Order: sequence, then C-alpha cells, then structure tokens
Amino acid sequence: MVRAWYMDSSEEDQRLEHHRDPPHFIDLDELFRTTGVEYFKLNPDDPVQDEKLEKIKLDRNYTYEDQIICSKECLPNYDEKLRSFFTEHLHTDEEIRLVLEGSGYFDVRDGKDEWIRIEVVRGDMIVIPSGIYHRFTLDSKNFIKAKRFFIGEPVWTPHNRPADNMECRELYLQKLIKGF
Ligand SMILES: CSCCC(=O)/C(O)=C/O
Ligand SMILES: [Fe+2]
Repeated sequence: MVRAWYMDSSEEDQRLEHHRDPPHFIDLDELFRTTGVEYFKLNPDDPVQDEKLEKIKLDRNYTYEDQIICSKECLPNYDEKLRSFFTEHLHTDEEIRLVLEGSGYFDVRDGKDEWIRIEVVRGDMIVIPSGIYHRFTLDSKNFIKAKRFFIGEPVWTPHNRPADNMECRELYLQKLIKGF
C-alpha cells in the first residue's frame, strides 16, 4: 500500500520522511480529492509486464515513454538535477512515473498549500495532474529507476531532458555489494 502523509515544516535533510507529530497519513481517496493525484499499483515483481499497464497506456493515450535513473553515478549533473527536481514547480503536462527500482518521494501541495509527501517504491505508478505544484526527492537510499510516460513526445527542457545510462545499474549494484 502506498503511503502518503502531511509533512512537517522542518528544514532538515529533504531525504528524511518529515512526518508531523503525531503523524498524519492520508489514504488514496483523500489524496485524489485534495490534489487530483492518481495512483496505480502494478505488479512489483515485474511492473512493466503487468497487463494493467497496457490498458492504462491505451486508455490515456500515453504514446511516448523513456526511463530515468537518478543516482550519483547515472544522472549527469546529479546535484543540479536533483536541486531542480526538488524546487517547487508545475508543468503544463501531467507527470507520469512508474517506479521500476529503488524509491523516492513526490511532494504535492493540497488545496490549502500544505505539502503532502507520497512515498513511491517498485510497482508504484503515479500521475501528478498538470498545473499543480510539486517536487521530487530521492530518499536516503539515493537511487530510483523509473519509467516516464507522455502523451506524444514532450517538448524537451533542461528539467525533463533524458539522460539514461544502463551501465550505471552495474555501478550501483557493485556499490551496494561493497557497502558504498
Ligand atoms: C522518479 S522521476 C524523477 C523526477 C522527475 O522526473 C521530475 O520531472 C520531477 O518533477
Ligand atoms: Fe515535475
């Protein structure tokens, strides 16, 4: 089950969970009602082969897709890119992501401008509607690999330009084995 919660206002490390005291979780219905964010659970063993994915793509006309890996080894201009992802922003298109490996947090503003943090892990597909303020951060494991879906090829900007390098996965796994 995907977890989503209202964030505290501390300036501590963005990669921490940032729960309020006491924690204030919200369920998927409330998340959708307050932000318009949609969530689909795909098979975590093999999200890409899950037949639900083909149906979602067809129903919503997601005709263009690519992959992104966010890790120090794989993402050129890593620090700058992550700063850009974590800077509050909005798009004229939906932001559609399916997590293939790793994990991270999407933060979205509710109707009262409060931040809600959504934890995403392998098999989680999230659709952030156009026009709502959001941001993304890695968690303390510092790795996520995700598919990105678009309705037609997007207009490329410095923010969304792809920079994939599959060899990075090997580097990451080696680091995991050696314990960084
Ligand atoms: C897990 S995808 C990385 C974040 C991203 O692609 C984006 O556009 C954030 O706004
Ligand atoms: Fe975005």
